[in-house]
Amino acid sequence: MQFLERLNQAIRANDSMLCIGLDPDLERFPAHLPRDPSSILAFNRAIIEATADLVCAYKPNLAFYLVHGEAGLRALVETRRLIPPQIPVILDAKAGDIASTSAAYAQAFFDRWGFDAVTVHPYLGEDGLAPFLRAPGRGVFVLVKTSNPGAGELQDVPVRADGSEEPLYLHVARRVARWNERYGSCGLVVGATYPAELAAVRRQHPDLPILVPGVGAQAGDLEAAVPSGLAGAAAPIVVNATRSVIYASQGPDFAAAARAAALALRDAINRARPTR
Ligand SMILES: O=c1ccn([C@@H]2O[C@H](COP(=O)(O)O)[C@@H](O)[C@H]2O)c(=O)[nH]1
Repeated sequence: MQFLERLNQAIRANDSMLCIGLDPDLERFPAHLPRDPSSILAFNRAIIEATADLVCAYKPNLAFYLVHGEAGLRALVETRRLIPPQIPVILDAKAGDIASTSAAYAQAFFDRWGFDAVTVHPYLGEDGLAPFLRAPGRGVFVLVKTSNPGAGELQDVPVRADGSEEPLYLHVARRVARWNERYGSCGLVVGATYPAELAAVRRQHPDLPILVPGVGAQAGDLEAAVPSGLAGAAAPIVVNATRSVIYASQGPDFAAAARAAALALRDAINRARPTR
């Protein structure tokens, strides 16, 4: 089954376009857990058990596991195994290299670790991403307009192509749509912090799923982002929130607090959807 089909099934099953990020930060862990990588799995397990009926995906960010070396990687792999099989897991790796190196990444992320989708950057072009793009049944979310304050430094630079001028992020999105015609596995990443740009991407590409990080801790405007990402869309958005959900409380009630935050966010996303 294609990744997009599985994502749509999870959205329907939980009536949710919410993705929870799993970025373990020991400094922000509940006070009763040891500040040690051995706590990561217990923390993630509690968050997953408290929220699995509220999400359409989870998104662990590779950096937060790599920082703990072998223990961190073990926690990442075991976390992936904990997640119910009907919920897609997107590994946020922002990968992309020459083809032979990308092939090794794709083998590790998809075949060895069993992630359903990955984030990549487009800088090396199609041949650098092909090992991810052609992996059967997997999804590939390509960075288009990122959520950070400096996103525009490169992504808004005007480029001339095919006789007209447009910002680089729209040009990248157009390229991704072309790759999708070939491979059928593509999605886009556009930050909730840029709702106008999200609307522009969506107008051009109604058929591509869009991963939308930046609500919560980064203060992206959910009420603006959701309609921007869904107006006229035939494919979903996946709204990611990490710190605002998983660190909603540092007390022993952290999992219940994460559930309450996730429920409120799922419902807020649903209220902002232009059509149901
Ligand atoms: O443009 C992007 C791409 C990826 N991210 C990642 O998403 C989460 C966001 O965490 P919050 O705590 O909800 O801010 C994190 O893993 C980022 O690396 C992004 O924020 N923006």
